[in-house]
Amino acid sequence: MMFFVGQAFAEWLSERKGKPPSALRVSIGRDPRLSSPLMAASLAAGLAAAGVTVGRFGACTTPAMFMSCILPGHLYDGAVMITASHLPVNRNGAKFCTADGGLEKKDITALLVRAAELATEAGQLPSDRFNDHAFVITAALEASNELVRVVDFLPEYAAYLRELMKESIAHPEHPDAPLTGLKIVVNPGNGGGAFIADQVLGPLGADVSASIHLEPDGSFPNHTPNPEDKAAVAATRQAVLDAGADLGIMLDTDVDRSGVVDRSGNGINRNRYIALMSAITLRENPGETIVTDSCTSNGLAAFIQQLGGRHFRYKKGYKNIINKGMELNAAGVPCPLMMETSGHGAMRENYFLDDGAYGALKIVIEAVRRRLEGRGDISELLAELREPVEAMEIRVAIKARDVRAEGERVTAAFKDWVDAGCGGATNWRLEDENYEGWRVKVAEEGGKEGWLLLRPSLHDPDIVLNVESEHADGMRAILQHLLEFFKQHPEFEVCTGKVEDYVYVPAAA
Ligand SMILES: O=P(O)(O)OC[C@H]1O[C@H](O)[C@H](O)[C@@H](O)[C@@H]1O
Repeated sequence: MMFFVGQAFAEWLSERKGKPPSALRVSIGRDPRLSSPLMAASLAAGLAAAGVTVGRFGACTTPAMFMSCILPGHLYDGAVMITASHLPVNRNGAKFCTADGGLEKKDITALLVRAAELATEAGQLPSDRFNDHAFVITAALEASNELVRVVDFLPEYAAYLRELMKESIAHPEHPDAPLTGLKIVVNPGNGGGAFIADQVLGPLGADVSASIHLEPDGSFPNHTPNPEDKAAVAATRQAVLDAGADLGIMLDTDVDRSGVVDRSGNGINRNRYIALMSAITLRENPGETIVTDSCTSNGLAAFIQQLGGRHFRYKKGYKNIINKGMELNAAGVPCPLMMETSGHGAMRENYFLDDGAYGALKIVIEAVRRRLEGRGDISELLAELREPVEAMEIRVAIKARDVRAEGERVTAAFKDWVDAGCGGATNWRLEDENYEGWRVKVAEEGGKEGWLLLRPSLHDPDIVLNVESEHADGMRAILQHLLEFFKQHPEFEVCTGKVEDYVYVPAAA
């Protein structure tokens, strides 16, 4: 199928850029998953068969692929990253972008529909992988060497990041090695991010010798490369503490998500990471708006306000928040940072690019800055952040045939239940602004506040429930009461277990 996706992308790009395929250049990179090289080869063959010149980058990252459309000397018309990001090894996919950013959902849908048509025209079932491989081999043999070139792009991208760091830090004593004296643990989780240690931080003077899981290994033998993953945080924390490092950096497979660990081993991901990035960004852009996803904490909203900023709690999905941030900026509401609890973050100053590496490097810059000013650890910036005592996410499979419709039905019924008085819970009140699903504020003892959000998953056949409480055992009370709603709706097959059956995820990472 990737072969035809390549052909369909050639057509799409040709129309978008107003150039014939023979005048187009597309770069392809991949993550270390076992299926990635074959998918990349298949895509390259499809593009080349359409007459497009292809730059094969080998192991790369998603932000780097975007930069291949931006950096002078490259300026590819389009770029594709073969990756399933933080998802398990048996899943894979492709992320497409141009210099304008990632493709929109409607464009990707059109591309897939066209690829299926092309496959059918060629006498293949779109799902027939074996035939696809035969096509790839045939097409690869037929493709002119002129069209598919191997390009070693990562060193150039790393050089670009090093220059950015040097410029931003402008170290008074050693401008070319501004990270001298800093010990940083990088944990790319055997994904594609090791170059941050070897090619960016190390050459700038940092001691990165205690870094872990650097070798790309698509079976992810240590833990899922995902800064939200508890095992990833635990491994990074251990490495930071063992080495007495100043900072730990966690990256996902394709480096568009990140998180950090402070000097004392505290994991800074999810709300804390957004808070840390907000503190830095709002100092540089006072009073501006930070866009986040829908399941950020009450404490984060209060923290952003305390910093003099404005918080726009929008939807899940990094593309959703980036588009909202761009829209706000265009409408005259300055918005420098769009960030998800997943660790995806985009900044206006960085092409609105969903870029985990850039976020982590901003934290490194902040650490150097604080050191130069004789201040303490970066975590001091979070001193005023109010944290939930308990937090969890439950994902319940929707068993209906039409998953989308059922998801909408459940959330609509939930809204009706809330409007009808939440089954008598006088301390439950619908959040003023809701952009997806329904979020309810729960007044807790002592002026504290919990909340819950019920929404259909963006991509999975699940209903997602997030709950936070500022009280010990408050979450259990919220869940017990929510069960009343599901008991009233036995027709929903989404929630079959007891509260006790669900996994408990404590708030502290
Ligand atoms: O709706 P969910 O199932 O929670 O998935 C939402 C997530 O989907 C993908 O992983 C996107 O990359 C994330 O930006 C988004 O947060």
